[in-house]
Amino acid sequence: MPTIEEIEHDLQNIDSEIAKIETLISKLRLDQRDLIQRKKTLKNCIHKIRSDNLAHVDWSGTTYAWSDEVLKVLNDVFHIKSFRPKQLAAINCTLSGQHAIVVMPTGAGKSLCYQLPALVKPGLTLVISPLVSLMEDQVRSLTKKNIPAKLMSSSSPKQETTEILNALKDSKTDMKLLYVTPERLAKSKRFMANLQKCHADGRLQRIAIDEVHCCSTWGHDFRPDYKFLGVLADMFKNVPILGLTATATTNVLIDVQKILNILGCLVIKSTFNRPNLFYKIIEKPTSQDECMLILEKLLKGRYKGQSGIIYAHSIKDAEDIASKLRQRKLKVGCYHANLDAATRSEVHLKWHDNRYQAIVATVAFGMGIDKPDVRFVIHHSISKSMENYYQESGRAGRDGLRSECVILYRMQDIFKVSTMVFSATASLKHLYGMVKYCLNGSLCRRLLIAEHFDETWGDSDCRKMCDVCCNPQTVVKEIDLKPHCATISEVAAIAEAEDVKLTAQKLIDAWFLKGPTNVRHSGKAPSISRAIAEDIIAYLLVKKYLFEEFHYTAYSTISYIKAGVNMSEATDDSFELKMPIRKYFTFDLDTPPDMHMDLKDIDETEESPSLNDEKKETKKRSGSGSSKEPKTKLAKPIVIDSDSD
Ligand SMILES: Nc1ncnc2c1ncn2[C@@H]1O[C@H](COP(=O)(O)OP(=O)(O)OP(=O)(O)O)[C@@H](O)[C@H]1O
Repeated sequence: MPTIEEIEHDLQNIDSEIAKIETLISKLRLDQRDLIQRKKTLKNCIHKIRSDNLAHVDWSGTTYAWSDEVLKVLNDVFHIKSFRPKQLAAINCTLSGQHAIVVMPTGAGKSLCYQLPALVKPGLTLVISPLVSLMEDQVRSLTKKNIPAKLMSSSSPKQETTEILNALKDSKTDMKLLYVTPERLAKSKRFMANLQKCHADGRLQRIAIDEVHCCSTWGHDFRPDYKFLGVLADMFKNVPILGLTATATTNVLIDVQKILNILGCLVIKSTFNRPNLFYKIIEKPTSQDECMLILEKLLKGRYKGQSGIIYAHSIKDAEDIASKLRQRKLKVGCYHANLDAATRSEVHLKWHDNRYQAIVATVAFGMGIDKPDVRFVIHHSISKSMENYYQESGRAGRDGLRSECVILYRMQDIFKVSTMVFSATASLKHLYGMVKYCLNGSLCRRLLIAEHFDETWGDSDCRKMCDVCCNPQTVVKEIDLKPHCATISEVAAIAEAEDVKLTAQKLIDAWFLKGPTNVRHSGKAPSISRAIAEDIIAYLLVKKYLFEEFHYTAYSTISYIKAGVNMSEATDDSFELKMPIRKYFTFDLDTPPDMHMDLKDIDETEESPSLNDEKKETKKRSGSGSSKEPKTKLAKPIVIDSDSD
């Protein structure tokens, strides 16, 4: 019989063996994770090489078998003289039978990329689009050009639906384009059966998927029914799929290709620079009245007689702002998701017809806005992400004339948005991208937008069309954050010990030795303005020296600020952190700027003034574009109907 000591010794040996095995297992797990990651990277590499190989082909040539017909249809049917950047490449690629995703900014002319090919080859083009109103507009405009196009949604009259379903099986039908919602595809077996028949007869020419980013949960408009579209590539072999979107982030584009089963397809992307948009940040006052005064001055002064959109954070904010602007005798409509469809259409129409100068809206006012002369988009509160901001502000200046995109920014608004979005994946990262853009006072705003879209634009691409480039600073003032980080982390530690939760405002109070005494620090109050202190807190959040912790109450969610992962470095002697001080550039609220911009120096030959052609684009990107300040001419005001409410 072994002694207890011997057994204990054995047990110790076994424990040490187990520990060794556990170390081995965790190492193997790490190796496994690395291998899985490598496998994923290599697979993506294959898709990228495929995509790059396709990208090396000169798709914008005019020597394809169909090239003459393409030009004829462009001139005779669409009455358009020349292509905009990347349109011809997209058309040639899809006519060659390749799957492709076309990424172009809003208003750049994506629709032509599938509407024109539809008329060049026999057969039907199926267009999947998320919005019925958008499809109605398109079908109306195609019908005006005598192009046989139909649309089918869940609210289409029964007889019309039957006629369309029959046309799918009819080899003699003249229908060239059929617009459907993704819901219709996902839910109607009869539709899918007839579409299969159309395909089996060799008459399904192409599938175009508009707003294709809706497939991806990473996109800003995810629609569950778009997931169903993954079956199309397999079900309709040899039918080219053409996805179209204005969302260019790499994650979304890869995700979309995966979902549609077209990984490695050609991605045709035109530049996202909108040269006619002027970007500006205005410091948002803390008082609501002062804020309304800014809006009033802008609408009665700078944007007098011009049409625009004011985006608000919530339905309540939109209603409030609209009502206060009306009290100030301004003609504005209010638009949000709680209004019934008829009211929404009416508001949209009144704005479209210039009976309202501006529409005060939540982000529900989104896709399908096709007003060309939107001269200003004001964000009363920041957007959820740069992506959202680009889309929302991009509704300005679709006609290519100078238009302004203004954000009223203050720190407090960060938490209005963060408490609303924090539960979604990567939402805070996206929000902080937006905050970074607002805090910036030294870099061209276009540089930050370009960074977001993985593009590189030079100074010449801005041409003084942002507040920073209009007021170039030779020396950018910086503030040393080392002492401030020490104080802020002391306050955070005291609060932790006292079990007190700090909102950003409370944290600033304690830092300035105001508010409750039990969370104040032992040093002096900082000798900086409260506005700079707010910028510092926002900056530290973006840089992960602070983080937000969210707590639910019965009525709302509250964001509390705590020391973040990077704050521990702040006590190191070698620690250095400097923040460029934001300069608030003056902005004339009362006087109209020259809202029309002559783009001659970018584009001398283009029929439409809004975008230049592919050759011009290459010239501009290679650095030979002009960097002169844009020439301007006087704006033509809209006439706001004084009788409408
Ligand atoms: N090559 C061109 N020359 C002149 N006008 C064009 C050209 N291509 C398209 N257009 C016009 O540009 C306008 C915008 O086109 P379209 O609606 O297709 O844009 P989009 O990229 O789909 O925008 P959104 O993302 O907002 O839907 C339309 O009026 C269209 O007729």
